[in-house]
Amino acid sequence: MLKIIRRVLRLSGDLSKRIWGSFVCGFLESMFGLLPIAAVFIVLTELQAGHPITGQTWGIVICLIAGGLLLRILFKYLVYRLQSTAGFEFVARERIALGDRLRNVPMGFFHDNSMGDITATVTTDLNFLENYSMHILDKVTTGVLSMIVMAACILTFDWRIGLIFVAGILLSFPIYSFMQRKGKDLSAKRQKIQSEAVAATLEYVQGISVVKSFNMCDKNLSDIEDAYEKNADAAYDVERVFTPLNMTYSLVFRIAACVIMLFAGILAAHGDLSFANLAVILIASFTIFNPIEVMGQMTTMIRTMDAALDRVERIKKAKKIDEDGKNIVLDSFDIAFQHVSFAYENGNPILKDVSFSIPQGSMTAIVGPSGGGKTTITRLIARFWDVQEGSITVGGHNVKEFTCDSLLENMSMVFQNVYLFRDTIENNIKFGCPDATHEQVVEAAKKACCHDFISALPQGYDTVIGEGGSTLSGGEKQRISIARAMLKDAPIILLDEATASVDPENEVHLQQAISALVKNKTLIVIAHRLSTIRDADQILVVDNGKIVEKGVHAELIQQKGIYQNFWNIRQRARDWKLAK
Ligand SMILES: Nc1ncnc2c1ncn2[C@@H]1O[C@H](COP(=O)(O)OP(=O)(O)OP(=O)(O)O)[C@@H](O)[C@H]1O
Repeated sequence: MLKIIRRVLRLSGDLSKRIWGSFVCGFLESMFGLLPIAAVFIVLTELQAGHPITGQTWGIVICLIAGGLLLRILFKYLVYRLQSTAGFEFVARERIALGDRLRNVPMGFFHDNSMGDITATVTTDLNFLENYSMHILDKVTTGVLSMIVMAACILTFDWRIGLIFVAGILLSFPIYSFMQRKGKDLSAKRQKIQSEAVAATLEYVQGISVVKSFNMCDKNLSDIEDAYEKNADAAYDVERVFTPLNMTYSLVFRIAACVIMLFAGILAAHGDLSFANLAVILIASFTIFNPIEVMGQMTTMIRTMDAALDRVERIKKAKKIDEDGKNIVLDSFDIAFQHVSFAYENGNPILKDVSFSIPQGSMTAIVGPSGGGKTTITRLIARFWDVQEGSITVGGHNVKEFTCDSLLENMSMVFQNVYLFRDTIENNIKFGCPDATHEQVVEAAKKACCHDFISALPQGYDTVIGEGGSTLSGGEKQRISIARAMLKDAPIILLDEATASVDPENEVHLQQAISALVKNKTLIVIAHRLSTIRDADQILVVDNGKIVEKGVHAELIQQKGIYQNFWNIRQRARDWKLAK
């Protein structure tokens, strides 16, 4: 428990002062709650001594009661203020740190960790920490401090009553530690099930069009219902286990309070305890265990918080791909693969001892059968993954020497799966180049053959497109992503099936635009279109993770290999006509 407090204080850095402040205020607030009891004690002591209650005594009593109330309100306010500002800022920082880390982890991280886990961490876990972490810590620290201070006070006030108080607390310890252990297991289990429910929801929403097209709504709905039912069962399990435990924990204090009252009564009956002391003990016995009791009720929340912090830290500790990277400014833009071998998963090599070089300002086409490794080559140039063997250099520097930002600054990419953000078309085009003017955006859109369809939209460039570009056609998305690449105007361009979703009429324009875009650039293009391949300075034929043919079109067409075959098939396909 104290470990968790230390952990939050460590993670919160300079905010820890505010958190400490909230602990102190929380403790004082609970202590000021005892001032009315002191007021009662003073009155009773005076009465017992046969003194009249003077105006001065009333003054003290009123000051204690009213002052206690005001101080409680003031310190409660300070607790809320310090807690909420520290809590919100702490979680805001954690969110930024997670975002930053996720941006720079190797793409394999998303393969090894489920999207449900990652999403649940940045949503459910961080929301939990935002809303409850400071409140939980406050209750725990107040509980611990009250326990110590109360024990000292009561022992000083009357050591016999103090011993019963301490005995009550000692008896509660085994139950508390059992609750902690149970809470640890159940919270971890519950969070795992919550992640699965988030993953099921994500999958359902993302795959909704496939689900509908195969008329599998009922089946998929039942999957998601199962996930939610499991989630509800896990929540119920926590309640089922904790309700009796919490009741037993509270019962110990109720019994201890009764023993205190009984014992105080016996002492008073034997004349060993004054009437004033008896009255104070009777009143106090109702409240002295409260902070410790509340601390116990926080057990599941403490454990949930601990598990949430575990998951946040796991992402934060994920190794950045460019941990040792430097900001390198390139003055040449040639690319070379030297004996590169790569596997997404151990034991399943995708590229095997691949070597080639791409001179600056040249065009290289990569062709080959599906699944051969073409896209993988472009991903490795952009260092989305690191190679296991060999090296890839850009401008003479190993890609592992760069920070991701400084490497990617030199590249524009248009991939098969275009992702557009839920934002205006203008901002999507400006994505890689936020300082571009509207005129520059329009110019890039014109070159990428998307100006006409954008202008035809009622909101034009200010049209907000759906998440992932869902409100646009495949071809429109592709053209916007080409406009994005054009605006960035980077010296290295990676095109993967860039014209795949464009109709033949637009393809001609787009090819012209791409020719303008790639002028004097180092271009790597994965294309199935003959026109693109034919003019390439170099064609690499990739099959089963190896470069099996290499050369210009005229050379490769002479060889009786994959390329010639590929060319012949494409030529025949080009000549196909619809039968009348
Ligand atoms: N993220 C990934 N994790 C694991 N395996 C992957 C991943 N991405 C691709 N692969 C596998 O790597 C192999 C090569 O894929 P790649 O996309 O590079 O082929 P490609 O030649 O571009 O294919 P296509 O022409 O069909 O796009 C395939 O067997 C594919 O299943």
